[in-house]
Amino acid sequence: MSIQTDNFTEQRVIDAAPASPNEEAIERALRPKQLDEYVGQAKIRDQLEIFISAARKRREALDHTLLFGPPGLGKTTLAHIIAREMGVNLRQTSGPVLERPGDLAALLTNLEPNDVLFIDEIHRLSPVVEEILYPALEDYQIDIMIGEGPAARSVKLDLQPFTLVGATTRAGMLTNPLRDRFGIVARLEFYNVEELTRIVSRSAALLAAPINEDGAREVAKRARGTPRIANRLLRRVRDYAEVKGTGEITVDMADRALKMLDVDTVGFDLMDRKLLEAVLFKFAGGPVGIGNLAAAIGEAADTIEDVLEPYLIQQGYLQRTPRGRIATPLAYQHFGVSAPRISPTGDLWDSLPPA
Ligand SMILES: Nc1ncnc2c1ncn2[C@@H]1O[C@H](COP(=O)(O)OP(=O)(O)OP(=O)(O)O)[C@@H](O)[C@H]1O
Ligand SMILES: [Mg+2]
Repeated sequence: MSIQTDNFTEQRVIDAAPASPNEEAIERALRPKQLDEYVGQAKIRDQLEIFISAARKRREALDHTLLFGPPGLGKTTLAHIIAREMGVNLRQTSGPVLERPGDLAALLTNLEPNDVLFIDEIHRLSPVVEEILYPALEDYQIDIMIGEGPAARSVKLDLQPFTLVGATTRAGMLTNPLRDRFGIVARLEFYNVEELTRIVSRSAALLAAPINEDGAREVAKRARGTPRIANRLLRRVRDYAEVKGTGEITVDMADRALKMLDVDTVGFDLMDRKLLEAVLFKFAGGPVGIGNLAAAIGEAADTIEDVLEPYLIQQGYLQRTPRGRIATPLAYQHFGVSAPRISPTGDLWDSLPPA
């Protein structure tokens, strides 16, 4: 996603999607490789630890696992960790890449016992491909058609036992039969400041960038609860500290660098502010439907729902109601205006003082 400013287009510095192949390479280098290096998501980690060690003891494949949550929270990272902890290979593909049933059949028949097949963006699998997947998941078998026309016949092939790890930003878009076939379903949550501080410190060490605890915390506070953004902000702040200072990343350096990047004190960038301002001032606090909001800020409805809104909702700036999005008193406060006494849905609000 990019934003149009006066005379140039730039990548949102807090976009949760990877910016470029170059950034993906850096991400790989910073990616934790074992479960005990994976920061946060304590519940998921505890569960996986037990399920993985049980499966290993029985020399069986781990149950099929669905990972869902907003971009940049560590789904791909976790899929790789699962394969590594199971001591098996990981084969990676994604929903939109698997166009024909044969594409999936080729992958499935090449798996070794207990391997992990990782399908990213699994909500975008085509229905014909999904059909092949069901018997594969349930009985480790596939039915494929050989030949064409009247001579065509269906052949059953046995597969090795394997684990499907599916990742999606949209669990709601999965079909029920597919969702029901996952034995383990893990919903990734936004990270708190403590956890992100640990991630920033760890990444800084790997990048050999000098940083103190307070500097790491400042970057963490402004990373929208997202490790990918934390790592990106860290790299930008490091550049700033090298050019404008001694290289040491302090609170002051972090603050100045992030101001320059238009990332505010709670981690919102231009796009977040544009969205909240539209709800507050163009639509009088809401409720406003997703289509109108998308048109008002010139952003795709999908991007608003997958990337922008989840954090604003989790932090309590925005609410989804059956009639549309509404801004909360916290949103009014963030922009220094007082909230109305009565909410758009008719509840009485304890007004917060303007910030
Ligand atoms: N729990 C974690 N601990 C430390 N670093 C993490 C953690 N989770 C993610 N990261 C870092 O954040 C980066 C992004 O994570 P990842 O690519 O796994 O996200 P994702 O959920 O797959 O995103 P997308 O939805 O865009 O595919 C990784 O390179 C990794 O360095
Ligand atoms: Mg991913």
